[in-house]
Amino acid sequence: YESYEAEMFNPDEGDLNILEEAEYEPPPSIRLGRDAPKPMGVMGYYKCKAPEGYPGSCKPRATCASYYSTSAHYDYNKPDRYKSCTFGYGYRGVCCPEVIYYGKKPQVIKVPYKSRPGYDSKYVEMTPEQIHKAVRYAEVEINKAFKNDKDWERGEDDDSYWGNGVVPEIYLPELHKIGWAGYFLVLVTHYLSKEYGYNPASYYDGGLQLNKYMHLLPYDIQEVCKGFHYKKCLYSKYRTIDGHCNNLKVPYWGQARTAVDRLLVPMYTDTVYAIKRTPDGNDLPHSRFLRAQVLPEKDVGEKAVNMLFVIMGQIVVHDCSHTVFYQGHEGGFLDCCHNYKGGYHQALPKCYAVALPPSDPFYSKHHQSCLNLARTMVAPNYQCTAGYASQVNRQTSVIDLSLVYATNANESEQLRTGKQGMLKMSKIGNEYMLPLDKNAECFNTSNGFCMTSGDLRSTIHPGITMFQSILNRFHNYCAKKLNYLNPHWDDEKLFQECRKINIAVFQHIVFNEYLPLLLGWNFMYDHGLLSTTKGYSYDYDEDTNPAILAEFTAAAMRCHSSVYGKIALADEYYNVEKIELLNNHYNDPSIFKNGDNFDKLVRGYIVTAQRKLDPYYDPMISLYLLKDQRSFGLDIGSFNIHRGRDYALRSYNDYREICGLKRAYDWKDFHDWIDPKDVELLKKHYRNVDHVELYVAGLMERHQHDAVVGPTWWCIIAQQFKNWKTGDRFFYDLGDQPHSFTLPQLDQIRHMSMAAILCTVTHVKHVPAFAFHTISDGYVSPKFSGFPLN
Ligand code: HEM
Repeated sequence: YESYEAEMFNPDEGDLNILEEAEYEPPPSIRLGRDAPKPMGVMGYYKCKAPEGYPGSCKPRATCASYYSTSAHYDYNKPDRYKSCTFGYGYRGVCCPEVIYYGKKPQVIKVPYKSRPGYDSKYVEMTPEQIHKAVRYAEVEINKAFKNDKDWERGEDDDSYWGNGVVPEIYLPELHKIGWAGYFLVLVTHYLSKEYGYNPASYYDGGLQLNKYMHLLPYDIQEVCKGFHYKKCLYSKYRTIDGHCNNLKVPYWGQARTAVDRLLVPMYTDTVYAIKRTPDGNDLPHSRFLRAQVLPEKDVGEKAVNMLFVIMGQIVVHDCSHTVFYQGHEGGFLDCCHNYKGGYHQALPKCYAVALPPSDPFYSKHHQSCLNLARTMVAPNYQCTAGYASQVNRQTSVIDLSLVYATNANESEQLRTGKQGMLKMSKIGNEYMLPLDKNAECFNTSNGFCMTSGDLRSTIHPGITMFQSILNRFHNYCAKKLNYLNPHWDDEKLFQECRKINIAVFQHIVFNEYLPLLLGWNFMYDHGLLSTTKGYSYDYDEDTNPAILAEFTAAAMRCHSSVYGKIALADEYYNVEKIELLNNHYNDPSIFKNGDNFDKLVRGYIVTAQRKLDPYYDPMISLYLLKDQRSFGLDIGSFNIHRGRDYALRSYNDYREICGLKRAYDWKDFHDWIDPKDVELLKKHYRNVDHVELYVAGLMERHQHDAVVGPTWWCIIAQQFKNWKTGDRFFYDLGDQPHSFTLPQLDQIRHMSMAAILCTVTHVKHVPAFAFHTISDGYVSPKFSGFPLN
């Protein structure tokens, strides 16, 4: 190898300093503590010394997004951070830090379960007679809770449906059964704990596994419990559609329609399922009041990343998490505001409506006293164990594009053409979009112009519809190419191969471009979260459950305050032609009726900066969320606070502790990461440092260097992605698996980027190499005018 390194990128000079290979020795601090790295290089690329002393190889800039796209490493105003070099036949590239598998890296959260706050899994033995009594109790109570909701059930055309669960969950019979069984076990546990002192948290250590007392359970519950256990995993090169058998030891880990996992034992008031209150049994601050006072509307821009980055985050969420909200017994919507008088006690056990105070600065003007919200449906945990309630996730929890391909065979079939491996799409003007389906979920204003996909939320706003169409297009692009190269392959083979490639490219973009911007490259490097740039990774761990974490989905990953409320349509020079208000485009994809708008939106999302992920919202999402023909909307902030209580997440202080921050005993102890003025606000609303909620304080934390989130969210989000990387047997850069890509195939996947996808499947001619980064002046075109953010 020849090795080159240039001090800084200067297009006019570009003289290169030769670095002797023998001289290179990475500083000890970046040896990851365990195995000393060997000198490296990638076939065809020259070795070089990357910034901060990392060993690297010289590559095209676009393939090194993981490092150079992060704000700390890619700053045109600080060119000394930018290491240029040449590769191939003299092309100019960047010195890209090499990531090679060095062995398993530490967990992000290092505190063992048994030392975590709230852990007490003392097991109290139950006799078959006691279990029998609890089952009898549950049989009576479940009918009261589940069937007694006729007065609250509404049809789709009823006004009250709006806001309740956002989209109809479409009560799949399977989901209905799971919800029924989940609630049944909650009732059994409640009885055992109240009458005989059973500890629901002993679920952590095995607890009372009711599948061992199957004969005592009603038939429909037995059916669900058996469903988890009698799955045989057949050898397959491809993922199953519902995600089962990803883990061969525990086949239901990561499977669709199973329970979420948790970092900490929940704080349900009754230890089983009752909505959380303060540890001393009092009400927590009023959600909407708290939201309006502590997390108000205000404009705060963010320099580093753009709105395409925000949409990407939402796409990852929609791929891995869709917790289901209760519906009525007959499958109608619940009107949880009906007969709700305000306060802790709800009109129905399935409900969690948000009361609006009469003094509300916004809703009082619209004469509203309640926002409709149902509780999240609970699922039985895997051994059908008597334990605290765990919410059900409709999606497969690993990153596998289930939002594109759906999570059950029937739905998946519906999305396919049945020919040449292709997915159905509609052609609108010159643009291929998600397939039109007038029965999909949209507001009436769309007049039946609605689209479908593997996820029910695909038209929630235009950014999601656009991104999902791009994912479908890439699948079909792949199918056409592979069909040409392998004319003997049938529909199924083409479909599965392209599904596999599409997922791999998506995972690559998530770990290579999205996550380094969210969490920071160095942090990812230290925790083994970066995907390898050479060779395979071998860090699959069959003891890691990739299930969605309650703390991730109900708090840390709810990046709603970063959503900007204006949508830009930009011309080919990235000049903003038109600005649309987000609130006019919820659940109505009519903006795509004009085919030209597709590319304009792609550029618009690139050119618009995200808002800072902080305690301030854009009113388009906080007051006008999912606005339909009314003059006001819902409030995502109040819902998020409410959801944290629905899931009974533990206090912010408890999560600080497991994330390695100092536990606060006094308000001043929060000053390490939260501004004193924000701490004062918390003090005004919460009576005790231990009452402060994860969602509220997490938003207030100053951001970690190199990241766009504060340390507590950083740690929860990173742990989730770590579980997704090491707990997914099909992770794209994993070696030694029967389905692993070959190394040349893997290198092709590594060449892909968000920009490459956009160039391949849209008509946009110029895309910044780092598509999630905000555009620096003059980068795209001299005519670039940017998008005004205050
Ligand atoms: C315009 C953009 C967005 C809209 C309209 C929107 C809307 C919603 C709504 C209505 C919910 C249900 C709230 C509840 O009742 O609990 C939700 C859940 C959620 N949102 Fe968003 N959201 C947006 C963007 C984002 C972004 C950018 C992220 C993260 C990057 C995000 C992450 C989540 C998560 C993690 C959940 C919980 C999902 C689940 O239950 O499984 N959202 N969103």
